[in-house]
Amino acid sequence: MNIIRSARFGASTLIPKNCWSVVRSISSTELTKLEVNDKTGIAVLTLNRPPVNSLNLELLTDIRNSIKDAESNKCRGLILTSSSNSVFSAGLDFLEMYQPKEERLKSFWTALQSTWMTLYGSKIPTAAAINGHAPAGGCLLATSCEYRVMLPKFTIGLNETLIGIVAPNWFMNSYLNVLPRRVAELALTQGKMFTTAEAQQVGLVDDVVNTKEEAIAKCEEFIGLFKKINPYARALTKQQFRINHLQELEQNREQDLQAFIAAITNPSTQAAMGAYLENLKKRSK
Ligand SMILES: CCCCC/C=C\C/C=C\CC/C=C/CC(=O)SCCNC(=O)CCNC(=O)[C@H](O)C(C)(C)COP(=O)(O)OP(=O)(O)OC[C@H]1O[C@@H](n2cnc3c(N)ncnc32)[C@H](O)[C@@H]1OP(=O)(O)O
Repeated sequence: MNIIRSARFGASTLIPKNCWSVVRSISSTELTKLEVNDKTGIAVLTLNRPPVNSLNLELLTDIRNSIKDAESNKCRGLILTSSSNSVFSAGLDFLEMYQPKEERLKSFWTALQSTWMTLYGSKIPTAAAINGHAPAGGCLLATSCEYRVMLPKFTIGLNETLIGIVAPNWFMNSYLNVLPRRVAELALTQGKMFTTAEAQQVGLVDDVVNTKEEAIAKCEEFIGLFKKINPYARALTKQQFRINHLQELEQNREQDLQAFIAAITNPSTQAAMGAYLENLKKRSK
């Protein structure tokens, strides 16, 4: 058995799963866990930032590092999922954007840009096992993957307009890569959160299953479709589909950062976000 070593983790840990496969931890932090199934070569990246996997600077950085680890370890595919039973990811951490410090705000947005480019442009097949709610940035992660399977009774969508903010172009492009233009425009302008059933109906998710295990199995099945396909040809084909969106952000990173800072620090945005956060806190009491 080949032992994969990770720059971030040192010697790999072996975790027997069943008699046919061995799950090996490639890298692990407090916020993420990256494990590869030795038999299939497919890696599972579990987001683990309780209570809701809100994406702060550290979690975004760990996600990006994990994707790179999966790629450098030559994994055959990558599945994103959550350690929570009810939330895939609550999107960007409001605490990074509400009453922010400028330097931290810049690092935060720059990390989000990098993470998105790494995931959206990844050479290996990517899939999301959406085992909980996936609003805004959570939906961005899922739609950046090539395949999505979701558990019933949760919600997913880009709800930015509900919070009084505007989804940047690249959020919209990830949506448009999955949804018909008319559906995407209507959903974005309304800040619509789709139920699992609605998401499947419009094509925002590809499949619906009842358990996380089934969701991972569906993702493995999807990634298995490429078993006999030359990985180089596959990666270049994927890249051709996505290159315009990736270049658009790459070439306008600084402008995008400045637009974000201007939008977020605008007093009316701060007031709207403050009210939204207050409401969230009240609801959770
Ligand atoms: C034309 C030019 C355009 C230029 C554009 C340029 C820039 C654009 C500017 C800005 C774009 C910024 C983009 C932002 C995208 C985002 O991702 S914003 C985040 C949106 N997320 C949400 O709206 C989700 C809010 N959360 C929920 O709805 C629920 O929490 C949940 C996910 C459905 C889970 O519900 P559940 O009941 O299980 O949990 P609670 O609600 O009780 O929450 C527990 C706990 O967690 C806190 N919390 C929830 N979400 C967040 C969050 N996103 N960030 C931080 N904290 C969060 C919640 O407040 C509770 O805290 P507690 O009360 O202290 O326990």
